Amino acid sequence: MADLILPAPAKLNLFLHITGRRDDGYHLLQTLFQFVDQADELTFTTSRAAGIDFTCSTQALAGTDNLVVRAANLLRERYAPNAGANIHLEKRLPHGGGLGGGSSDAATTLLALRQLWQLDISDRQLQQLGLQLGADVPVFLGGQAAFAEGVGEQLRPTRPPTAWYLIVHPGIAVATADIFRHPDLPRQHQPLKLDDWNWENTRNDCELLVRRLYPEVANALDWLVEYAPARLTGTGACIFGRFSSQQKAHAALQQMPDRWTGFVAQGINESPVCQLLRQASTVNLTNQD
Ligand SMILES: C[C@@](CO)(OP(=O)(O)O)[C@H](O)COP(=O)(O)OP(=O)(O)OC[C@H]1O[C@@H](n2ccc(N)nc2=O)[C@H](O)[C@@H]1O
Ligand SMILES: Nc1ncnc2c1ncn2[C@@H]1O[C@H](COP(=O)(O)OP(=O)(O)O)[C@@H](O)[C@H]1O
Repeated sequence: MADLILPAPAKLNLFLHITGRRDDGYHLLQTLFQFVDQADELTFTTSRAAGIDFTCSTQALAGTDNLVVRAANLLRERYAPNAGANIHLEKRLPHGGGLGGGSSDAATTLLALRQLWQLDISDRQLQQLGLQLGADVPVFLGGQAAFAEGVGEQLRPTRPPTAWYLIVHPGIAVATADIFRHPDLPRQHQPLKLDDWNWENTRNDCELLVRRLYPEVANALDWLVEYAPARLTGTGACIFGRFSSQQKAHAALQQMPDRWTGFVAQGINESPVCQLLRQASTVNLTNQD
């Protein structure tokens, strides 16, 4: 029987400004992360045999380079060399689209295995491990919508409006590394006083370049903006429109051209993962009484 079944929610970058570049080539960002109520699902079962046995509903992601396996092995190497687990990933989010699904899967894995393997590791230590896997992992570990600076690791929780979103995948993949290394990417956005952010005084600094390099993203944005304020998330290729109600978002989805895929989701300011883990630990403690 499974020990734990947990979601791994998607994120949106409600805005994304590039304010500079570090000596190692990584870019300094100011961004606002909000989660949405659509998620992958992970099932964890501890095993007596040391090591990770991993399965995934999407065959292309079933290898050992999956961020789930990398997260689990990083935790084992550092803190629990003899521990073992069977993990299944039910992949529901589009991958490689700026929704952070892989980072979220990694964060859920670190949180779940810390609890199941009863490891005495602080949140801070877990954050440091997470950052080695990807710049988006820390916000998923923290579990709260947040402004992020640095490369995404300096987090300040905040509570942006929980709008409804129509998230559209224009059916092509954008390579994050290609965007960040492109000479035409703007890199000198004046730092914003984060509390002063609103939709109008922010943007996604990758958007103009991604529009130019990937015309289908431009087509999708030009279509969506007829229904709602719309923007790229991360480096794309997904875009999102911001709606005042679920009905309006669904009405736009009905009109979406067939060649794209889309779904409606609500913004949430707390990831469900931490709360579910607390509940699971209470149940376990009660069962041990
Ligand atoms: C842009 C953001 C915004 O949330 O989201 P996504 O589009 O990936 O969701 C993230 O910062 C993505 O961070 P992360 O997920 O770690 O990026 P990766 O795919 O590992 O990075 C690929 C490459 O992009 C460059 N890169 C990435 C992040 C960053 N702040 N500066 C960079 O220069 C690096 O060259 C890196 O090797
Ligand atoms: N569990 C995973 N889910 C999705 N992608 C993964 C996963 N593990 C590794 N990857 C790789 O990471 C890349 C980025 O995935 P994802 O986090 O979904 O997108 P993004 O970083 O654009 O938000 C994918 O193209 C895929 O090759």
